[in-house]
Amino acid sequence: MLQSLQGLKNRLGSSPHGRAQRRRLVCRAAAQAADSVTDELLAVLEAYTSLADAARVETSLELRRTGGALGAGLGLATTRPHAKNEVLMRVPRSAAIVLDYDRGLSMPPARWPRLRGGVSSSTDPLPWDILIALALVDGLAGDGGEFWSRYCDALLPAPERLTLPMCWEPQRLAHLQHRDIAAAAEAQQDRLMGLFPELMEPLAPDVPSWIQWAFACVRSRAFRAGPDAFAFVPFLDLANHADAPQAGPPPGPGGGAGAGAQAGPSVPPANHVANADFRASPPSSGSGEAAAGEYFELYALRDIEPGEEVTISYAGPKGYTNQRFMAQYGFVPVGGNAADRVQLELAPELQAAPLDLAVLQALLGDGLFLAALNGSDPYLNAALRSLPLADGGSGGEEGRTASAASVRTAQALLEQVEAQIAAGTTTLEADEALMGGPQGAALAAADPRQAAAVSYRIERKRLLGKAAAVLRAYARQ
Ligand SMILES: C[S@@+](CC[C@H](N)C(=O)[O-])C[C@H]1O[C@@H](n2cnc3c(N)ncnc32)[C@H](O)[C@@H]1O
Repeated sequence: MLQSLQGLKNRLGSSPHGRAQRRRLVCRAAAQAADSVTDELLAVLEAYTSLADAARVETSLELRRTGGALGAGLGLATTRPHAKNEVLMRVPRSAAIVLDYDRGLSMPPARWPRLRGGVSSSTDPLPWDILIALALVDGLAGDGGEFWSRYCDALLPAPERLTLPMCWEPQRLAHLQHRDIAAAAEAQQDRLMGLFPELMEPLAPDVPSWIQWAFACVRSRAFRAGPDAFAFVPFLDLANHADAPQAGPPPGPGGGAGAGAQAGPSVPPANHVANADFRASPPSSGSGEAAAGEYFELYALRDIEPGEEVTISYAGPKGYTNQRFMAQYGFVPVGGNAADRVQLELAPELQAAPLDLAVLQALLGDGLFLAALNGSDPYLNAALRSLPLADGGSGGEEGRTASAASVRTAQALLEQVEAQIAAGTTTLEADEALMGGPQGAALAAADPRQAAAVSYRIERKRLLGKAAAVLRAYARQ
């Protein structure tokens, strides 16, 4: 069914785009030299323009490199003002790889041997994300037509820059300093090895295999395109993430253990809030020749100024934990994530004796408590939502005392949090020094995987630290 990796490598080696890909792999040091980075960026920008033309994409958005210590790589930006609800980009469905369980498979005409083989020959049906990953391997190998060959080569990330842990070897996974996320990544690798041993050969030491590359691209760039449909839509996959706009003011913590279920995420600054979303358009909403078809559209959620980055929310209003962000997208929101959680084992006796919210309010003081409620301290917000809490109902008046049982709960949870902190092999301060200032930006540019791992553990340590401080104060009651 699937061609051997050697066959695939041969094909990659024989195509000009494959050669470009391989050159990126083997000449990493050279590629980091300023002029070759500029050349590479220019080639990427040229590919964006010419491929968008070839695919009859309607857009005035430009592709640009995003900045900052945790630069998101490439991203889309406006070149003129846009009004709320205006379509920012319209990609014909015919250019995308769409797996619709009602309407069938649709992709540009080409052989797509691995995708077709995956659809037809498996005894157990393969899930959509694996099938689309096979399509990307086809695309890269030149078996999905010229457009997808160039798109995979020029506009998808190179394997050695992928920051999803499922693409990392054990030594790199150890840098996350979190056993659970490393174990989940290894489980993912085992699954791929079980399905496609011939595609799992690493491309070089410390570089993932083609199927890891393809699957990571699907996980981080494909999306649900209907009730039972999934799509890899070129160009739309270039939109970066920002928090979902909130419909109203966020509710505060409270409501006992698992209060996260009702949690409203924190209020991020306006520039960290998504200004766009995507949708599958009804037929005939395009203009001109393109009107005959169906589209995937990116549209504005608010008025957007020229030069603003166009972002969508990957996580929706409820948000994702940092573990999920990292596993699925290879980054974590920097500066706190109210939807993150400390992993705690809540034995029945701990659930039966939750922490008293009013006591916590008195311990924290009104200022900090408000910061947790309104999300201006997302770490504190997330820490509180991770704890079993009960609203005693009498407010945070001075002198309220905690029950002995709830103090025992705090002590037991504190032990768990301290054990997680102790499992870290570097200090928060040392990690922050690595990522601070221009040094952090340089690390992100030179070694995005290391920067992503350090950011993950910084955010986790900050949250654990906040949870420990709260529990310590409570346990002293
Ligand atoms: C859908 S792609 C977006 C385009 C991508 N930035 C690129 O260079 O091709 C998703 C990937 O972009 C990066 N990304 C998106 N939003 C980000 C953010 N807010 N912070 C850091 N990285 C982000 C992550 O690497 C993620 O896996």
